[in-house]
Amino acid sequence: MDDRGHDVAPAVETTADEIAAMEIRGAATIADAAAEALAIQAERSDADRPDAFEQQLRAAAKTLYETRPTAVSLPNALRYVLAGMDGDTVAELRASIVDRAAEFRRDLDRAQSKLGSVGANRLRDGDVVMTHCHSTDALACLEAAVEDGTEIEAIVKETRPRMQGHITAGQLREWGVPVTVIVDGAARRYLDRADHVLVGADSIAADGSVINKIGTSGLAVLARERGVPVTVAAQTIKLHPDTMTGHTVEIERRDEREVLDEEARAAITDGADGVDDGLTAENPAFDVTPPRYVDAIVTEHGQFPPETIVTLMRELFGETVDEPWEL
Ligand SMILES: O=C(COP(=O)(O)O)[C@H](O)[C@H](O)COP(=O)(O)O
Repeated sequence: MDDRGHDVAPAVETTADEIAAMEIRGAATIADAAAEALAIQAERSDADRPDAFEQQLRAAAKTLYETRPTAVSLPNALRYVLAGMDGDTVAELRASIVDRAAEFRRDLDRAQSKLGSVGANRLRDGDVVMTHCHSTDALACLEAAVEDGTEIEAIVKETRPRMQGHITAGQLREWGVPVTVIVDGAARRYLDRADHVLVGADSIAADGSVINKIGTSGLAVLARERGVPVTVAAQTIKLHPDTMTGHTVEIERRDEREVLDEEARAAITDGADGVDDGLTAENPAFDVTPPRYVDAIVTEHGQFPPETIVTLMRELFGETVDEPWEL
């Protein structure tokens, strides 16, 4: 039950909790889980009238939407699935949502593998690629390169505070790619050995700015200084339609304990049990990389200089501004 009394399936609440707690994380994976959750809501709905069914679906979408604010793939997924809700009876509405969610998830997979082949074309034998965080879109490019027989190596930034670099390292090792893990602060030193920086995106704004894990913008500036090209791998589900009308992208601020846990706080305050009003930590989860530091955005429709991405955005989204549950 949401706070307006609509029945939201417990499985939807669980997915929402898992997204908020980052057990489900990464923009594409979040979108996939949200579409699946809407299908589950449709399947399990006990609504006996079409209007009650529709209200439940919108309430479920809102519950999912309110989990994390930065990855636009989440509202884009919800909007896409809800836009397919069609029919005069509960049975018809249910079938339309289940089909639309399945179609969305299939397309997401296809887009990622298409994008992978486009990105792999940027890589040559012997190339060393520096990564930040864990992006399934970026990894799709590396996987396609490995499948093509291209010999690559990776320098993987560990990505404080949640260490998603370890997930990236694990995946690359599974594919046999030699990996060197570095602390985030070592990026500049290791850029001397890198031929590419390859990252994903949570959102891409109409001006070509890339919103991705905190640390991406600093890495991109350093890469420009070192003459290393920066590639952003991002399916078009990462394009943020609201930025076409001047909206900015909200940057999630997470719990300061991810940066400074109780133990570290107690050590700093030396026995004062961590209580010290003058000691704070800040934990923005994402940052904005201006388009001038990005060489190419690789999508399932090909690669684009960041400044031209708005054309693709208009083509795909028109002038979408409604919230997903207001459709
Ligand atoms: O910044 C992150 C993940 O942040 P978090 O771990 O906080 O969710 C990833 O680079 C993008 O979401 C793209 O991922 P993908 O390419 O898999 O969509």
